[in-house]
Amino acid sequence: MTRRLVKVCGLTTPETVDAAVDAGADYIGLNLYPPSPRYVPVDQAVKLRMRIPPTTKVVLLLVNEQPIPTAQMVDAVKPDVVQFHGGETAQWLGMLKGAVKEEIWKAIGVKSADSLKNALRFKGAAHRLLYDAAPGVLPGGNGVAIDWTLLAGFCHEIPWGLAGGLTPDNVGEAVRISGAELLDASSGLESAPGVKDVGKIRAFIEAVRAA
Ligand SMILES: O=C(O)c1ccccc1N[C@@H]1O[C@H](COP(=O)(O)O)[C@@H](O)[C@H]1O
Repeated sequence: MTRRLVKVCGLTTPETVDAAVDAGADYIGLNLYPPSPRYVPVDQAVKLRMRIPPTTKVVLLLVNEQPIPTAQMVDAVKPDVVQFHGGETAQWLGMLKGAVKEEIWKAIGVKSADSLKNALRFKGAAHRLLYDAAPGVLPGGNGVAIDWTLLAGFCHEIPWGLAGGLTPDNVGEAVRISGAELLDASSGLESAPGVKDVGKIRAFIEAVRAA
C-alpha cells in the first residue's frame, strides 16, 4: 500500500506546528509571502523551524522573490524544500537549482490538460510540481480545487503533489480520483483566514492515511 505524503502549509504558531508534527505531517510549510494571511516574517519562521524535528521536512513558500532575498531567507530558515508559488520561470529555477542544495518545488496553476503539458518545461528545473488552482485573489491559498480527473489521465514525468481546496472531508475523494502521492492543504484547515484549527490538521492527516 502506498504511503502518501502530507504537507500542512501556512502554519504560524508553535501550537499548530507541534500539532502537525505530532499528527505525523511529512512536510510543514512556512509562508514568507507578505500579502498572505499566513505570512510569517523571517525571524518567526526561524523560531518555528527550530521546533520541527528532522523527521518532518520544512518547506519555505516564496512568491516571485528576487535571487538575493531568496538566498537570505533560505540561509536563515534552513528549509528542506523551497516552494515557488508565483510566476517563476523554468530558466530562473534552473539557475537557482545549481546554486542551492534544497529541493525545489514549483506550483502550477491548473486550468486544463494543457496546463499539465506546459508544466513539463520544468523538467530538470524543479524536483516536484504542485498542482493547484490558477491564481485568484492570492497566487495560492484560495481554497479552490482543481479538476482531479485531469491528473489521473496524465503521463507524469516529474514527481508531483496535489494542492488546492483540500479539506479533511474531500481529501479521500481527491486521492481516489487523482492518485496523488502527496497532498497539500492550507486554507481548508482553518477556522478563519490564517488561523489553523488543530482538530482539522489532525483530521486531514488521518484522512490521507486512511485513503
Ligand atoms: O496560503 C497562502 O496564503 C498562499 C499565498 C501565496 C501562494 C501560495 C499560498 N498557499 C499555497 O497554495 C496551495 C493551496 O492552498 P489551499 O489549500 O487551497 O489554501 C498550498 O500549497 C498553499 O500552501
